[in-house]
Amino acid sequence: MEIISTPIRDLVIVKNQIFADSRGFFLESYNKKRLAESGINIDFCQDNLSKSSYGVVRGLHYQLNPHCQSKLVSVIVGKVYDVAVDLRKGSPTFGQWFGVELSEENKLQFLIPQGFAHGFSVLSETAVFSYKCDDFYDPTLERGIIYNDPALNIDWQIPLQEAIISEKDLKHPTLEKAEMNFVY
Ligand SMILES: Cc1cn([C@H]2C[C@H](O)[C@@H](COP(=O)(O)OP(=O)(O)O[C@H]3O[C@H](C)C(=O)[C@H](O)[C@H]3O)O2)c(=O)[nH]c1=O
Repeated sequence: MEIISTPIRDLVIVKNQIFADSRGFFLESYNKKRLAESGINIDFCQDNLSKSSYGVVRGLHYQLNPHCQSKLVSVIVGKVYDVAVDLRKGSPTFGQWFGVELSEENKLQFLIPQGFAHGFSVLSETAVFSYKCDDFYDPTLERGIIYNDPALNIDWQIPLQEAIISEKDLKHPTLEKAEMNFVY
């Protein structure tokens, strides 16, 4: 397993060892010990799975403390552009975002620490998205930032006029107005 750093501290890409043979492939999609050997100690407690069509944008979402979530995200089918935004007060990269293409082909994973907003756009006909969280869903603490916040200027890699977005996601505030309680 290789941990690939990004321009945002603690936000990393995980490249797992792939065992390919005439049957297909095998990889360990999560290994607590291997992550710990790279200094990543996270106790995941909930797995989520979602399927989306081309042009869907889900996000930008996060949960407030005391139940904020780290996420280890993977794409099982298709291709997405996955984005994380640093919301940690005092972070030198506060308000900065980083995106990475995750796909069935590249089998990369994205490890998003607590204190980040998360979202993705679907680049393939459909995408099956699977991710681990280190705290349980708490709708009372769920918050969001509008996907097209001009202050973030995220390039979702799709024509936004065709984006498919939930009514809930269309109502999120901008970063400037969002409620957050994360400290770097
Ligand atoms: C997240 C979640 C949702 N739900 C229920 C609540 C709704 O009735 C339904 C759909 O939820 P939502 O529209 O928030 O699903 P997504 O838009 O995929 O939200 C997720 O997408 C972005 C990319 C994330 O990073 C978050 O983990 C998560 O917010 O599932 C649950 O029962 N448990 C859960 O953990």
